[in-house]
Amino acid sequence: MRQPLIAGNWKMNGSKVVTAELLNGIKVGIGDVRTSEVAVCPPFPYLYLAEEMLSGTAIRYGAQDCSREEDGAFTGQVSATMLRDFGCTYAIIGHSERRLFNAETDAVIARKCQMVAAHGLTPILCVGETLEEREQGRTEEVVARHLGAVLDLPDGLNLLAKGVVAYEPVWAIGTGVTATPEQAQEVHAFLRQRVAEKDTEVAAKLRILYGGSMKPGNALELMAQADIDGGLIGGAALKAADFLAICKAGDANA
Ligand SMILES: O=C(CO)COP(=O)(O)O
Repeated sequence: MRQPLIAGNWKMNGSKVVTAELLNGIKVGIGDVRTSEVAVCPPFPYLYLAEEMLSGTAIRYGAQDCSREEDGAFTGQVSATMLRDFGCTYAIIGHSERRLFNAETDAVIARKCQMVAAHGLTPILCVGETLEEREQGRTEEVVARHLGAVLDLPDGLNLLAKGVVAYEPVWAIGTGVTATPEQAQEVHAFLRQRVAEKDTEVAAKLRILYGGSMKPGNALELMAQADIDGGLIGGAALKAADFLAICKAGDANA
């Protein structure tokens, strides 16, 4: 069975004080979470706080992006080696906000996945269609392209064997509109099938998270779907109680 993963993507929110409070709230409440793996992804400057406060706990942490370059003259970028240095387990790669606001292409995203995996980090590869693409009936085409950018690499299967995929329909992110469990399941099953066409074992083990307005009120039914193995949580991850409630919903479906 696949262990549920509940990961908080804190995006560009918080301060030293707020981040420490949130980390503490999750750390104190985590005792009630039995089965789900729990991870948080604060902004880069606060990774040191995650390292300070979460080391020695079962809570993992990661970054929201990573440079595709090893090191050198890349002003403003943060390398996989640096993320390792701060004890990160995960790096979210190819979030739709980075595709949109930072013009990240599939090729760049694929390279970033290779880079983080080469440094022992687990990439969380985000895929998902816009509302327009869904309305045009192009959902499968778009998510197949996003997934294919990694899956079709010479080392693609190996990367997915080590990685996590997150299906995040762009129209559901931060909008309060969640994909129905059936809509999400359909895409998750499609993604798993694409991997299974290359390797059934990798497909069976691959964790595919759902992201997009997941909250305590809908987490249980989303994660009850056969191919939904957890969540990548935005807004609801900024409140410890809500985030922990989603983690417990993951337990219930483990
Ligand atoms: O983008 C997301 C997680 O990466 C989802 O954000 P929301 O949960 O705020 O919709």
